[in-house]
Amino acid sequence: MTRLLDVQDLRVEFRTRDGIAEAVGGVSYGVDAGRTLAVLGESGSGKSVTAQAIMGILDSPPGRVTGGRVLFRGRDLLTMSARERRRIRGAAMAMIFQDALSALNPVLPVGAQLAEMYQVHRGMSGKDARRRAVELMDRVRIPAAGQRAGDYPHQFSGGMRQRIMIAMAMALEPDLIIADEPTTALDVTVQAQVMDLLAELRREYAMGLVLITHDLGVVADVADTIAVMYAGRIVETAPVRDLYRRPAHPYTRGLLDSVPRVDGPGARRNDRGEPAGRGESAGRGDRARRNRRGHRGGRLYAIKGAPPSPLALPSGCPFHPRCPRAQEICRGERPPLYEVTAAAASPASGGRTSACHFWKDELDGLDV
Ligand SMILES: Nc1ncnc2c1ncn2[C@@H]1O[C@H](COP(=O)(O)OP(=O)(O)OP(=O)(O)O)[C@@H](O)[C@H]1O
Repeated sequence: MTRLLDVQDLRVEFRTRDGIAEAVGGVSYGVDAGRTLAVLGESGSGKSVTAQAIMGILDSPPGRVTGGRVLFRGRDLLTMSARERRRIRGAAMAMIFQDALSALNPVLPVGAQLAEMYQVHRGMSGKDARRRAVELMDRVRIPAAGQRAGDYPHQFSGGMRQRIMIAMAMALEPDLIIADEPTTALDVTVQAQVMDLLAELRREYAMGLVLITHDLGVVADVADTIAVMYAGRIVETAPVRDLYRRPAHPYTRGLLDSVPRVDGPGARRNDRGEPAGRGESAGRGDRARRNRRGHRGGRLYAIKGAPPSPLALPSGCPFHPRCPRAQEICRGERPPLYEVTAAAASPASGGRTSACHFWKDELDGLDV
């Protein structure tokens, strides 16, 4: 079956005053219709740049795609004409950004912005387009949508604005939505509502969803598979439950251990052996509680050090300077993406992979 989105060995670099920054160093991931892929990683790991390259909105120059393929329904977006690509981007793919206030036009009422989508792309009359805009606002649960269509973006709360962004992205019923940190700027209760709305629309319209986030707490309930990024590369991909239960990369374990949990402040690093709560899908309330708990400040594990600069990536495995498991081979040899489980065993995710020389030890929870 042809995948909806199939990114293969994508490479992006930036020419900067200090040299060439390898922001994306060979990323492969994909998503099928009706499924959600969460792309997880710390700030600067290349999540957004990968998304921008997929959407064709890379800041270029200084950015440049230097290799790879971005297959959308089997066709490579990187080699098609600019016109064709724009057409696909307008109707079949849409993106939701973190900051709705700067993504929306500040001087146009939101109803008019939505209506414009229908007029420009569907050739609707002004009256029909305005009616559809209100229907859509209602669909994303903006209270009193008919009255609020005349309001400007700054007149809405952060959560409501993000719903309008979702409505903009949904207007043309795209096959694929890429949401880049859609809830980061919102408080936790509103975060959960917006995530639930996205998940509901994804199901209803059988869209593929790529959800970019640095927050493991928000993905457990909505994602089918997770791709973990570090220093411009994928370090692990897995179905969400498998990854929560038994990570196959020390970086993923570090991320999991730094998430506050319902049954205590995050698991300590050497807390091996299936701690309760991990891997179990938490409900909305649990998620909010978990996050609040973290803010109150139990002792949570934090991965030591900071991610490397893309201008000066470490030799071998880019994670080795921060990795508790690192050995000589990690300093000298960059690990390939090992196949942890073949695609046949896990067809929805395209298999499990890990870019760690010691993925078996990690998977088995062996002590360092
Ligand atoms: N316009 C640019 N010029 C130079 N470097 C850039 C530019 N845009 C991004 N980069 C670099 O590319 C790397 C990846 O950035 P990216 O924004 O994709 O990270 P991210 O994982 O999405 O993090 P965040 O969550 O903070 O957005 C970073 O090191 C960043 O400094």
